[in-house]
Amino acid sequence: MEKLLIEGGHRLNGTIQVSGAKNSAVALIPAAILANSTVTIDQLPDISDVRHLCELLEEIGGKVDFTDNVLTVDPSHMISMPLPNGRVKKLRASYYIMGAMLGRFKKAVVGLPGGCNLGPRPIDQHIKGFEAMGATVTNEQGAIYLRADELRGARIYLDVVSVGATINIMLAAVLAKGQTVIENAAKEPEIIDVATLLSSMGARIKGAGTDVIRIDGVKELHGCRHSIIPDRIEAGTFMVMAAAMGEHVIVDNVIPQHVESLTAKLREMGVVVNVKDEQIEISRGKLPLKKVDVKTLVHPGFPTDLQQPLSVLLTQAKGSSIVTDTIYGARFKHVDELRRMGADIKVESSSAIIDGPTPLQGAKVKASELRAGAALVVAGIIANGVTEITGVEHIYRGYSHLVEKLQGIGVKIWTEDLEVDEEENMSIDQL
Ligand SMILES: CC(=O)N[C@H]1[C@@H](OP(=O)(O)OP(=O)(O)OC[C@H]2O[C@@H](n3ccc(=O)[nH]c3=O)[C@H](O)[C@@H]2O)O[C@H](CO)[C@@H](O)[C@@H]1O
Ligand SMILES: C=C(OP(=O)(O)O)C(=O)O
Repeated sequence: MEKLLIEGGHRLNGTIQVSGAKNSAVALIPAAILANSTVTIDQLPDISDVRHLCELLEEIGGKVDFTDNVLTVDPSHMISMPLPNGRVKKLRASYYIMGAMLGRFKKAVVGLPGGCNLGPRPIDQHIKGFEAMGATVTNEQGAIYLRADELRGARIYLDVVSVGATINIMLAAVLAKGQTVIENAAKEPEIIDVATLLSSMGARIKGAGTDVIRIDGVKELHGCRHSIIPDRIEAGTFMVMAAAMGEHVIVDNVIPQHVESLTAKLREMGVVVNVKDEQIEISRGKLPLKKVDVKTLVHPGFPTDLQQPLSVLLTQAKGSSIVTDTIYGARFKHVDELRRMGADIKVESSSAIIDGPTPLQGAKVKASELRAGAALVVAGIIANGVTEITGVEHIYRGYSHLVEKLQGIGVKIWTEDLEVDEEENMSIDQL
């Protein structure tokens, strides 16, 4: 196990490359279960969530190769093997194996997923969708058992707008008999990406990216080649770093429309943001940063996954900023660690009140989940002195080659092995 060390306070310059989107990748890979021949996905990020899903597909008999960011999956010999424990708990998106297996085999046993601990993360809307299509779903000792004699299209209104439920229902519906309509569907770009892959496999899907998606079931899906969209959350994290310390940073391989809500907030703060076709250029500017209020919302609103990194930048803005998370009201695990570094932040209900500007000091801190970890990296880049971050396995779930990428724009970042007592602390935390 290793830790990250960052010597902060250095200005950043250069170009940083964005990888393929984690939240697309983790749905595209299970979608391959539905094909009858090889699916190839280009530009997948080299992150632990992707590697765990590849291993899960191998467990059920898939022939999988992941080399140089290209994944090939031959699903022809897969079987509906139960996956009650183990790797399914290492990531959130293992829940997509439920929809894909149910679609192909009409049965599945999959353990309840893991992923970031952001407070309660129910999957009742996924289950409601599967049941509406004729599946029987039971929860037995932490594993979900799904079975259907036949999956039939249904009209499903989501009570909460859910990315996971929208995609999972699409996965189950593409091979179902008849038409499925998902109302109040989520509209995130990753949903369009998954619909694009499924359509290339022969599925009939209309309306992905709007709040009503119509899926006409087909008898069979075939293999195809697909190129994933860039990761808007990774891009946004780099934009925040550049806004904090950038002289002239180019974030490359971005779909600018996907990060519009962040671009708008950075401009409001006084950051210079220049949007090109596939790149975003950022400089900190000479004037002090201005405070802004932020409320996370479903897409195209401000994404919850960027709330924590942006909060760190707000510690450097003049005045009192309020960040409210309407998606995950308890997503503030980064705050205690930021306080150790000198930040002035109070949490009240589902809001963080951030007073600035405050100088940040390097400290020993721990990442408790993925974006809390990303926030600490942003803090380390700003802080005076050296910041040591443990819990890096959370960060590696979503950021590929982070150290090399950040070194490329001038961040003084490196890894060291954990010392024995740090290893012991980490293992106690995992009990
Ligand atoms: C792998 C993946 O893509 N993860 C993303 C996905 O998570 P995930 O798909 O888990 O998040 P959802 O969009 O489903 O959750 C949105 C809200 O709906 C609630 N809810 C969700 C499902 C359900 O059945 N019942 C229910 O009440 C959740 O608790 C949450 O408050 O979208 C989140 C919201 O943009 C992001 O933070 C995650 O990065
Ligand atoms: C919450 C996140 O991931 P997951 O849903 O995979 O836990 C995230 O990507 O910020």
